[in-house]
Amino acid sequence: MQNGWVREAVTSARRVVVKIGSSSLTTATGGLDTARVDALADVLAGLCAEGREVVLVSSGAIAAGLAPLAIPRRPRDLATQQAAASVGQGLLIGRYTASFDRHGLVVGQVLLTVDDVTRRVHYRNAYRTLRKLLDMRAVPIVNENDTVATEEIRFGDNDRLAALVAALVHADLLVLLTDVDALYTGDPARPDTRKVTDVHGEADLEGITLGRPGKAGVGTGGMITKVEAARIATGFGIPVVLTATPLAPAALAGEEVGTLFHPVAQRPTARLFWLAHATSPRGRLHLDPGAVQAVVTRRKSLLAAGITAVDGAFTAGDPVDLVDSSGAPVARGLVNYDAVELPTLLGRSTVELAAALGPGYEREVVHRDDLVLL
Ligand SMILES: Nc1ncnc2c1ncn2[C@@H]1O[C@H](COP(=O)(O)OP(=O)(O)O)[C@@H](O)[C@H]1O
Ligand SMILES: N[C@@H](CCC(=O)OP(=O)(O)O)C(=O)O
Repeated sequence: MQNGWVREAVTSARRVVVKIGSSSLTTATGGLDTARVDALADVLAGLCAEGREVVLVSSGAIAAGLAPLAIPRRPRDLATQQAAASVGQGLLIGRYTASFDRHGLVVGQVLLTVDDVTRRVHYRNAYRTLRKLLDMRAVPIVNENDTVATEEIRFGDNDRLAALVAALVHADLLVLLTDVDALYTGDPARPDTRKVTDVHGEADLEGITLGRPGKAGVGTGGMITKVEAARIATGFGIPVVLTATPLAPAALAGEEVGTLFHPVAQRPTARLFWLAHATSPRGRLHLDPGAVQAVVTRRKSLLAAGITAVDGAFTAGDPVDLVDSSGAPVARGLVNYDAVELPTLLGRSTVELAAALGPGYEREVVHRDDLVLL
């Protein structure tokens, strides 16, 4: 794909999802940095004034809650993080409300869980709310609903959430704002690293060391989750710009600042791409070799006859991994049964099941249209 075309897509992007990390919103001593929130609001208000629609995905709830609760550093345990997020989220939105109000803009708080962006019915609801806010010229401010998320079902960082929100609202561009101006070939604190201006695909990421979160100690994912977010968004055909807040206007004006991740030319079916990248498996189905062959080579639906064991506490409609006899995942799919229903069905043919249990049990365990190979 030509650089010029993608730069043009960046400058003309109408709907933009902007993600900002905790490290860019807090002071060195902890607590919200009002000046930085104001600076971000100024940049985003500028985009709105150009006629662009902006969805902000903002981290910072946990970091903002630390000082009021006299917690000296970012806690590791989930319960304390959730308590901090509960205190901090209100402060964060309060600050945004005041900052955007300086530009006559109204903000709307949208707290999402993993389910809201991965389950079809839920993400339609989330889309409707976001769409409505944009129609009413409000700026949606999205964060993970930290207080109800559990350790297993949680993004933790907001980078991947932002990529999924970008896909959800059919954004033209995703902007990842952090405390470094671009992706570097290694930890930017080291002297021997170089700036990476363009990433066209996996080959451009070879040899790059993706390190831990920065010195502020309030971020979570570091560059690993940002690159993963860029992979998800570009896989949906959405270009991604990674840079620091002060450079955002220049980046959106088409200047060569930050790192531009180019969208992949060949777009996979959105729904299957979603299944492979956006979902976390809620369980595992162990397949016998015949079933692996049927699913992987012959692209057939998975039937109960080919399943030898089941792990996990999923319900019908959940994503599950299909694993071979060594435990390696070969595919992911949306399962048609609850975990508790499956043990009595295993190894039995659909004809036998329909005769014994009724016609409702004739259905596949995972339909081939709901399957993606890993
Ligand atoms: N290859 C790399 N290029 C750029 N930054 C990197 C790289 N590896 C690690 N980092 C670190 O990632 C940090 C940003 O991640 P993080 O602290 O999680 O930010 P945020 O709070 O914005 O999500 C940077 O401050 C930088 O120190
Ligand atoms: N939802 C959390 C996000 C946690 C976090 O630190 O994310 P990030 O700064 O994007 O790496 C919060 O608001 O604190």
